[in-house]
Amino acid sequence: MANSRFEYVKQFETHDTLLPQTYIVVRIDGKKFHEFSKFYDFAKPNDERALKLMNACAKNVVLHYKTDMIVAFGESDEYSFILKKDTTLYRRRSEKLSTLFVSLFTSNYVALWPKFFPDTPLNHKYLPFFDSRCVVYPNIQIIKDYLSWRFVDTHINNLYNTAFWQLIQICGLTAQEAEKKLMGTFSNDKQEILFTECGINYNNEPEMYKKGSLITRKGEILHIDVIKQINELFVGFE
Ligand SMILES: Nc1nc2c(ncn2[C@@H]2O[C@H](COP(=O)(O)OP(=O)(O)OP(=O)(O)O)[C@@H](O)[C@H]2O)c(=O)[nH]1
Ligand SMILES: [Mg+2]
Repeated sequence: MANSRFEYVKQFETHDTLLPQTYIVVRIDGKKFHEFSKFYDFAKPNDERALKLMNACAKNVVLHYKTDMIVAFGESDEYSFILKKDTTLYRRRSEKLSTLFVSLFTSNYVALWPKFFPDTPLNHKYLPFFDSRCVVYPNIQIIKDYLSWRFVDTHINNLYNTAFWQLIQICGLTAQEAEKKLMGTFSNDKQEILFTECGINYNNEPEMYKKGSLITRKGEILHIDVIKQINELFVGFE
């Protein structure tokens, strides 16, 4: 590019390079998916088509960046991509990583939508968009705890949402009544309420709903107990 007297403006650009030798997580999250899921009439609390669409998009992101990836994990409208600590992808520039991951994910979401929602075209007034951030974690224990945190969050949210919606859909409670019934309950209580009041054994709920989705760098989509397998998942990446 020819030099011009305007070129000095480049000095105002800053680059945020992430710390070397730290695990990078790129986490994306659907913007206003509460509204988005209502507009497209997602099943409550889990819409199998929507979750499988998220998984398909994430799988394509994982495969695109497989040499830099350890594993990805997703639930609801979010996905976390965990990169190797020695990755030099985009010279570890935070903005590059976060914008490229989220735009690749979003373009996949739009492109693959008709495959998962063949009878519901996307409406230009309600298009999917996602936020994204990069966070670095300094050691193997903390990155394992990060993944465990997302896994436990999946379990807690799903148990609550399943109990809440079944009390409404099966027992005919109002949202307020369901909320009151679940207030202050522990995990066991919720499972008991689901069993005795709704006739549902939580253990028999689909694995994808209970455990979230984990994608290996080879692109396999698994629904496993992340906490039990946390050490195996990071073998070779310490
Ligand atoms: N019915 C239904 N809703 C879902 C499903 N997956 C995600 N959602 C919706 O997406 C929301 C995701 O939570 P948040 O990310 O906290 O909510 P949000 O509306 O996206 O808000 P922001 O991320 O802050 O923009 C849930 O609260 C649900 O309303 C699904 O499978 N079925
Ligand atoms: Mg969201």
